[in-house]
Amino acid sequence: MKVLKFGGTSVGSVENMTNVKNIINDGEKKIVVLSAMSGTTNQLVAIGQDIEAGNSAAAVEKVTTLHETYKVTVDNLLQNGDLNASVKAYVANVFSFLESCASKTFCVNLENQIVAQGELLSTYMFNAFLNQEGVSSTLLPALDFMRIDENKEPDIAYIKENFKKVFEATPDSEIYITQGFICLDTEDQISNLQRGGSDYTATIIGAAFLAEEVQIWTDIDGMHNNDPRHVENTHPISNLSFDEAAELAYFGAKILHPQTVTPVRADNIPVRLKNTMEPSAHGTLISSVTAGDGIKAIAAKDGITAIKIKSARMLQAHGFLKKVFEIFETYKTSIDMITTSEVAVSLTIDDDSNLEPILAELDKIATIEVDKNQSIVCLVGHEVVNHDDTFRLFKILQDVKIRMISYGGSQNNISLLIDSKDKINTLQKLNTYLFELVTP
Ligand SMILES: Nc1ncnc2c1ncn2[C@@H]1O[C@H](COP(=O)(O)OP(=O)(O)O)[C@@H](O)[C@H]1O
Ligand SMILES: N[C@@H](CC(=O)OP(=O)(O)O)C(=O)O
Repeated sequence: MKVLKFGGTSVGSVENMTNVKNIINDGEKKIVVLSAMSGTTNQLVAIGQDIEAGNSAAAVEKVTTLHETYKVTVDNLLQNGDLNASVKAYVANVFSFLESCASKTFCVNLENQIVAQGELLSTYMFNAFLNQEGVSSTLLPALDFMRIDENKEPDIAYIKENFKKVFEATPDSEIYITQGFICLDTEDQISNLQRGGSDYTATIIGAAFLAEEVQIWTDIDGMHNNDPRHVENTHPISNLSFDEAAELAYFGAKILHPQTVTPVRADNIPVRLKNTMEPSAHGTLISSVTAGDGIKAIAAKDGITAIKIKSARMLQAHGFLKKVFEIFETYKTSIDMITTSEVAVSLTIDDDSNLEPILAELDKIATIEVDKNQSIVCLVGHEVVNHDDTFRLFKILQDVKIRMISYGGSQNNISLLIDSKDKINTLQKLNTYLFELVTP
């Protein structure tokens, strides 16, 4: 059995929901994971922000506007009178809950309940649509089986056991619809797998019952060799290894949640990226097979903070780096890139929520310089470090100021740290030097 995940755009309009219905209605039993309709999660996050800022009038206004768009969608989607009425009643219930949130005190639990409504809405509506179209489907509530542990990692044993229970309770269905992104935490409160987390839901479920394949259906024909939002002349990559896909996802290729391949790689479950609007396109197959050496793709991750730690104590001394790493460990902050010289070490973090106490500790042992608004540009491909054409990368030095380079840490990844304002220019130049010019 396969797991098919459809993202926000794929369920973002009646036309696209019809495409999804046609893709899944092939007589095979399958699990279908849905995201919220595109734009909804952003609106729900904005409603939470209004509540946090104490602006309940603005929150109510956003709730009302969003409700209006849902009423129109339900009318366009469901012509069957009974289904239309029952779905409208469900939708009205969700929006009256959201309105009631506007006058509550903000807390993370409240925010999580608010953002969870997007997936609850899309799955309820889509399941009713399938029923209207005569397709046999069952809604499996993700909150009955999807749970994260105290480290916010999926609780695989719990998920396996509970997924089996809910799945086996309705053995005769052909299509099982469930919500991506949302889950419970250890206190049984609603939580989520972070933005873009529906991809992760799909591979967690795929791993839970050893699916034959996980398919991620989106609005583009697979993983491209560069960010198509910023660079012209990108092209889809037909095959990626788990390692290559994991690096690209972690370093910012938005098409995949950073953790997408983690649950499935050990069991060698392939992940196929497909285009809902063009189902016949090959897309990208992510598997244990490595196809070819050299640079395959470039991705960029924003919101990086660089910290330079300079100390004469480093000179011919040992143990300094240990002290530095312990400080980051204490504040549960992971380090992405690192470069060293005899008297200084530069490193990057993508989570600066504990930056102040980290800097206060570092300040006791060294002189510190901090640069915010940095981006990591990451070049990925099997044996990229050893490939003959990789030298072309260094032509970039004539165009952009590079703050750090990580080369050789892994055979499959070269990372550059640049100021975020140079990101688009860097991605474009790298595209030209690495993929477009035949001779350097
Ligand atoms: N390297 C890349 N390859 C393909 N798409 C990319 C890449 N980098 C960024 N994207 C963007 O990712 C988008 C798809 O991801 P996302 O918006 O999360 O889709 P969905 O809503 O279907 O989950 C594409 O429309 C594209 O603009
Ligand atoms: N709706 C969530 C989860 C998700 O995965 O969305 P999408 O598949 O549209 O990226 C979000 O917007 O983050």
